[in-house]
Amino acid sequence: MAHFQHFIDGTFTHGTSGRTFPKYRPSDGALIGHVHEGGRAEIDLAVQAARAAQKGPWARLTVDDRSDLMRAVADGIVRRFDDFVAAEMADTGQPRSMMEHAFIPRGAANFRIFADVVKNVATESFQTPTPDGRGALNYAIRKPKGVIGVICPWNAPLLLMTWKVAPALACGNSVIVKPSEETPGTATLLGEVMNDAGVPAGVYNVVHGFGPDSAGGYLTQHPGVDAITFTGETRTGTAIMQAAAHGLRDVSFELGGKNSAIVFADADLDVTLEALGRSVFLNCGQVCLGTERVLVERPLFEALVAGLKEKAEALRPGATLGPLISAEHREKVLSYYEKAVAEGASVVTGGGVPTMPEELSGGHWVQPTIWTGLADEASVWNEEIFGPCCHIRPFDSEEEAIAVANATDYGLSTAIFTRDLSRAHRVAAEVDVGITWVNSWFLRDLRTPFGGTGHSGIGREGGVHSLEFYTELRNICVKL
Ligand SMILES: NC(=O)c1ccc[n+]([C@@H]2O[C@H](COP(=O)([O-])OP(=O)(O)OC[C@H]3O[C@@H](n4cnc5c(N)ncnc54)[C@H](O)[C@@H]3O)[C@@H](O)[C@H]2O)c1
Ligand SMILES: N/C(=C\C=C\C=O)C(=O)O
Repeated sequence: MAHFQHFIDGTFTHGTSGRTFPKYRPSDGALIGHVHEGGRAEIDLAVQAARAAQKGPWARLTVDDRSDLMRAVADGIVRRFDDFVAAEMADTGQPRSMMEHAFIPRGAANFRIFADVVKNVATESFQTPTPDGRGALNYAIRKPKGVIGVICPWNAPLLLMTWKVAPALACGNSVIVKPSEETPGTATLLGEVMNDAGVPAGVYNVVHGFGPDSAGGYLTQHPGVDAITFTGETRTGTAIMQAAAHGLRDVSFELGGKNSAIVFADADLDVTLEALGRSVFLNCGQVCLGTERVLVERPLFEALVAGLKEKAEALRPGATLGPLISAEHREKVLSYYEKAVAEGASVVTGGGVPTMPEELSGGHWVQPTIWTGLADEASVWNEEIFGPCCHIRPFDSEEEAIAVANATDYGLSTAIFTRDLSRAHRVAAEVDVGITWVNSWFLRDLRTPFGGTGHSGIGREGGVHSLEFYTELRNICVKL
């Protein structure tokens, strides 16, 4: 039975709350561990350690030193690759292949990219004319913000947490991570890697717990926290933004999405189906960038429905399709499966719970599901479900497709499939999202701006954009 401890000031600790909460394995519902719940006392201790680190050896390191340390952390993740795979599989129940080829390698990649970025991004300077003719020199420098609160979701725990921690540390900040209560494993394990890599105590801290009246809530309200970066549900973002307003602390938000794919009749069907097979069903549909709305130009509609049905029915729950994260989340997804039928959907495939072998019958399994025939007002077409499902809707013009794709408060990502690249560029510029893929999906260059518009987020992460959030840019003017 695992015991997930906090990691504060370089040491593992049960904390003082005396409370723990259970960790169940999503694939079979088995109790696999207890997680120590942190409260105000643990957050106070972590903030104390993080602030002290800002005045200790960490603050005296050069950018090159920090860059080298980020690489050492990346190497540490690779060295313990199997431990991270095992920890994340236990937490999420997702197939080993996805962990090994996608989610865990990104943990190391996230540290490596910011080891490079932090050394290679210049700041600006200006030669300023002055009335006396001798001029002045203006130049900018970057300084770390200080202590960053990092609050993460359960769907890609290591990837999403290190996507924030790596730039934060590369820029010289200290962090206090509050992992999701559903997935304590890899954030805790990273503490061991930080110690082994030589990251000074107090720079990386982990406090487990929940949101309101628990570690998460206290972290967002603590006056010793200089900024908060959060990935999670839009409504949680609203609550965190209100907490951050006290003390006027900066926020970076990666929130929910209701992403469309737009498939034109001239699209390469094989390319499209390969991408949609992942964007709808990867991680059991628990990917913020995933597709739950498929718009298809009418001549291709029947072929695409048939092709995606084949992709869905080729998935094997327990082998190539993992479970949902929790019983509660499965109830939410199944409620939408019922709503879809109540609102008049035709169920192309799925719509319920798969029959699982006895040993997995306690897991949070649902069938990959495809609907057609719903009106645009249907809840399934407008609300984020975060499961392995999509509704497919025909369209007859480019203008209609753009209007329907934009008819949502979210604005995270879209995927456009067409052989006509002039049209691809034109439509991409019109769909109001932060991230657009053309004839692809989830193809990532970590230097690019990542983030959503509207209810999908505030700010951008990736490359120099992360530096904008994790540093304070200061201008210095020198009279010559
Ligand atoms: N835009 C992105 O890049 C992105 C990436 C992954 C997931 N997501 C979104 O995340 C959601 C799924 O993740 P989730 O269910 O863990 O989200 P969630 O909002 O329920 O929880 C996220 C984290 O916030 C904490 N939390 C909850 N309430 C809080 C509060 N009031 N104060 C402080 N902390 C609080 C939780 O304990 C958890 O650690 C989906 O909506 C998905 O779209 C977005
Ligand atoms: N933030 C990223 C992925 C988000 C996945 C959402 O579930 C990334 O690829 O950097």
